Amino acid sequence: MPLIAPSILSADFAKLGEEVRAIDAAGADWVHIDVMDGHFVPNLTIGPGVVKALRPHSAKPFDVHLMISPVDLFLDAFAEAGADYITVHPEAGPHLHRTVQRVKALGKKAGVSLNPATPAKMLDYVLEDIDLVLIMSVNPGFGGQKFISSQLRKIEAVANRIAKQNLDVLVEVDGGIDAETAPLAIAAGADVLVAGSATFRGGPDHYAPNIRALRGDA
Ligand SMILES: O=C(CO)[C@H](O)[C@H](O)COP(=O)(O)O
Ligand SMILES: [Fe+2]
Repeated sequence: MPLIAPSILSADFAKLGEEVRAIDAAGADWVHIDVMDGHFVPNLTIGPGVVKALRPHSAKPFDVHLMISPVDLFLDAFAEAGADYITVHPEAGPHLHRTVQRVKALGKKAGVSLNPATPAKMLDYVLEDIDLVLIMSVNPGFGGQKFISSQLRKIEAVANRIAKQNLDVLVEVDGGIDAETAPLAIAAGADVLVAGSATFRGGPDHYAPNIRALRGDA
């Protein structure tokens, strides 16, 4: 059974605390928080202050996806704000290994995210040191985009490699996940599914059935 991590990018930003409590009550496993800087990606979202303000609203893991560069400047702030997983892109700093070490030193789970055109090879010398690989199935920056099916091969390759090396690393897939694409990502080896628009569509009464549909038990 996959874990479901709703992306609050599709929540009502005027009532984020309420939205986090609603997805928690609706059965979300994690809370996915997309942090964008208008530089690494062409959009701006939220910073560590908002993560800190949301922390009391749920005890579920906060899965913080950093789409900011240079990323190293903000690792401590997101750790202090209450992130559980901190995920970075290899292109967001000069020394990926050092960044991962810093996240671990802060006592947090470390993730590395691969953009659609970024090869799985980027994981070669960090896979043993991380807790999560986040495979982007859209180009980062916006919710509501179409799933890029070429990423299924990457999900499969990364999942197989993790199994072969017997590593304790989760495979998370992010972008364009809905009731139709979720089974494809799961079949390819995804452990965690991020879903923004497919979770929040229809309003609060629909969050629980939407999450069940993503799990395949609607
Ligand atoms: O990282 C992201 C975008 O950069 C989001 O997590 C992702 O797009 C989720 O939105 P949706 O499920 O609507 O595609
Ligand atoms: Fe994300």
